[in-house]
Amino acid sequence: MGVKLGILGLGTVGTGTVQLLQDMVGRNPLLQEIEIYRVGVRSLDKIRNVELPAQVLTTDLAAIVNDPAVDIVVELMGGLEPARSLILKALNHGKHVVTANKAVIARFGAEIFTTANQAGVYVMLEAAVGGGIPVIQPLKQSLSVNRINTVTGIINGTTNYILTRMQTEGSNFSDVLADAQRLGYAEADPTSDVEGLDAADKIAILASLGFGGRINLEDVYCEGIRQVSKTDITYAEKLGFVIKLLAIAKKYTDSSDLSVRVHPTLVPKPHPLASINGVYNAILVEGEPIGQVMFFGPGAGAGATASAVTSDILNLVAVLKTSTANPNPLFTCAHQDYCQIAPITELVTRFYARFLTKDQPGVIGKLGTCFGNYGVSLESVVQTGFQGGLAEIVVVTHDVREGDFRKALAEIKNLEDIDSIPSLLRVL
Ligand SMILES: NC(=O)c1ccc[n+]([C@@H]2O[C@H](COP(=O)([O-])OP(=O)(O)OC[C@H]3O[C@@H](n4cnc5c(N)ncnc54)[C@H](OP(=O)(O)O)[C@@H]3O)[C@@H](O)[C@H]2O)c1
Ligand SMILES: N[C@@H](CCO)C(=O)O
Ligand code: NA
Repeated sequence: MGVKLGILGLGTVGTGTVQLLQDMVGRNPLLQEIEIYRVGVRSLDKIRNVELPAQVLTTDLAAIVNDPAVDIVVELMGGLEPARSLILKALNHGKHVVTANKAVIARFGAEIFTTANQAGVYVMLEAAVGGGIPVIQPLKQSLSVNRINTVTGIINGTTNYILTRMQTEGSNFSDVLADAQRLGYAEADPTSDVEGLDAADKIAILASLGFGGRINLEDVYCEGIRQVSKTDITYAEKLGFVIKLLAIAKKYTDSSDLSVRVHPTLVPKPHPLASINGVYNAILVEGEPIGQVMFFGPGAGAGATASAVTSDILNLVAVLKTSTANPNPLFTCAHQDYCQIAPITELVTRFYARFLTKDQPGVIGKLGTCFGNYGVSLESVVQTGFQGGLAEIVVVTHDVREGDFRKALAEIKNLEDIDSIPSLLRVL
């Protein structure tokens, strides 16, 4: 008897997954055990890029997760509801679940994994982070004997694609976003990509796996890329950096607290993450004793994501074929305690800031004095441009506590000579 799949969603990822499953030659022979039994969609009238028997497609998704014949539910619909309820129903009916839905896992992971553990089934989510890049299973298995110190990632394909084209072609933000949507990289609502929320969901998942505890999504500091301008990209370039949306989870050396954050960051050009361009993602994991290991590959798109989804399905087929009495602890997620996440004001980092000031003598000195009052030391100060009669001054600081830097900025904002501070970015 074959293993019966109930797939929820036949959009970019669902279509890619069905295409992969319908084209088995040269792939793992275990795939031949799989039957696409039901596929749930919103509309039966839409033209699809795959052919499926008429009785397979349905708009009754609840019937799929309740159907005793379905062995594995593959949730590829996205969004919070009804995805969350359908996943929970599937688990409660004793079905394994594969999902690409980082939004649901980052918010309802505790509820979902507890339900799965109680039901004695697995929830697999390789596609949820880094698209096609194997990173979930390596963190759960191959690297799990390490003490992880830091996970630093470019984990949103859409924003990396946008920033890369803004940098290399000087393209306009909204044109490039439209291309990312057309290519199937962006979320149904691309705000979650652009505002950094998708990356925040993903780093919460990676931090949970890397540091062995639950993560409260509200504790993850998050800034998106809307504030990144062509001007900043040009200044960063001159100073030897590229701007990337980084997601970082790092253990403080002197406490058990974590820093978990997403923000545009100036990355030094020689750093391995600086050369990750377009829709590619990379996740740099640092641990003891392994040192540094980096995972690189396509972070979004139909085929790449289908590869991750189908590898999860294949793992479950193997489980179903070898039925064990006790669950495999390397497949489950049983964290009970929450990780303690430090507030962003405690972060120690370098900053890039761009000021528009009156073009008067002594402005740079006044800036330096304010920074000095709060122990902020400057690595470089550049004054090259003018904008609308205002002088443009760019500073890069040495490492500073974010709280102290913000106090200095509050004082600087009150200086008569300062018109505005259009950009404030962290430097890796
Ligand atoms: N796109 C990527 O590159 C990528 C990569 C990694 C992970 N993901 C994740 O994969 C999931 C799917 O993404 P996608 O890009 O494939 O989305 P998509 O193209 O928007 O497809 C969503 C599919 O789900 C169906 N659907 C949505 N809500 C439904 C509802 N309430 N009832 C019935 N059917 C419903 C839609 O049906 P209709 O076709 O009838 O409208 C559609 O087939 C998301 O969680 C996303 O975050 C995407
Ligand atoms: N919208 C997501 C899809 C992959 O998770 C991205 O651009 O990375
Ligand atoms: Na992945």
